[in-house]
Amino acid sequence: MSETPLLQMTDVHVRLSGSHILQGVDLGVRRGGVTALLGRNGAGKTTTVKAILGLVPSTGVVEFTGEDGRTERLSGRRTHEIVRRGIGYAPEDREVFAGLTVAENLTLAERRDSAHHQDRVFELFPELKQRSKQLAGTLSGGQQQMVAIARLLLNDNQLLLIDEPTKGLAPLLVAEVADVLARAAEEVTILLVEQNLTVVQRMAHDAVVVDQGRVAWTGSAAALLADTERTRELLGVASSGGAHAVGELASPPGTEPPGGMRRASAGEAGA
Ligand SMILES: Nc1ncnc2c1ncn2[C@@H]1O[C@H](COP(=O)(O)OP(=O)(O)OP(=O)(O)O)[C@@H](O)[C@H]1O
Repeated sequence: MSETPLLQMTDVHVRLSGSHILQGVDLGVRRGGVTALLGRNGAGKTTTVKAILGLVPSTGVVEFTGEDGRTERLSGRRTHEIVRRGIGYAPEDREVFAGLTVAENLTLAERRDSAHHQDRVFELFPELKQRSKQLAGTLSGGQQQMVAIARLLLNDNQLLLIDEPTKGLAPLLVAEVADVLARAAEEVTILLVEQNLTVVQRMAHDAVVVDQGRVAWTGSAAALLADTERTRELLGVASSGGAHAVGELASPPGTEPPGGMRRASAGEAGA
């Protein structure tokens, strides 16, 4: 694994509608596996992802060091140029085309400047091959998320930015999406915004916690999740075993969250 991070953000600020949303974000995403981007509701996670993609105006530096070893500044570039560098984005609301079939959704996602890996995608997600003629709008939430992630793997991407893929899904579907993410993570580096700490525990090797527009903590995901006090302090969350979402359990500072969070071992959370 290379020492240079795949993605590096330095002193990134975002101001929107007169509010100072990101206040000097510094973070690195190392090559390979999953880095989790965590934080309470409204902390600035989605804005961080959008700043990487040039979807919101920002100041500061975002650098990307691709497989070719070339470090390029993404800040100041237009979104289509950033995406072309090999960065895929699955937004929070999935945005599959409900009236199109699975196969049509995939075809539509093929970037002209990239090789296409339809066979590999169907190998990773045989369910999609079986359902290739089904309208995407009739798929379950978990299957729609699978389409959203498969679209990103279709092209030659080096980094996937995936925003809350398990949001609003029933526990069984959360597990399904976690499987999909695990398969995707074998292919490509993922920066994952995720409120469900069980999913984080399963997939992420690194974690970055954003709080009030700044990075409040960065390090091993396993170490963070093993530190009940710190997790409570940073995320306002506690859990007692199954799947838990930061958002669901988030409590205002100073209030006692329910239960005690399950401790993760380094092995459990390894990518
Ligand atoms: N276009 C905008 N104009 C003004 N404020 C905004 C805008 N977009 C986001 N914000 C504010 O910026 C803050 C960070 O929002 P962001 O969506 O990045 O948080 P988040 O950590 O992803 O939250 P969640 O977990 O709830 O999705 C919030 O207080 C939000 O209300």
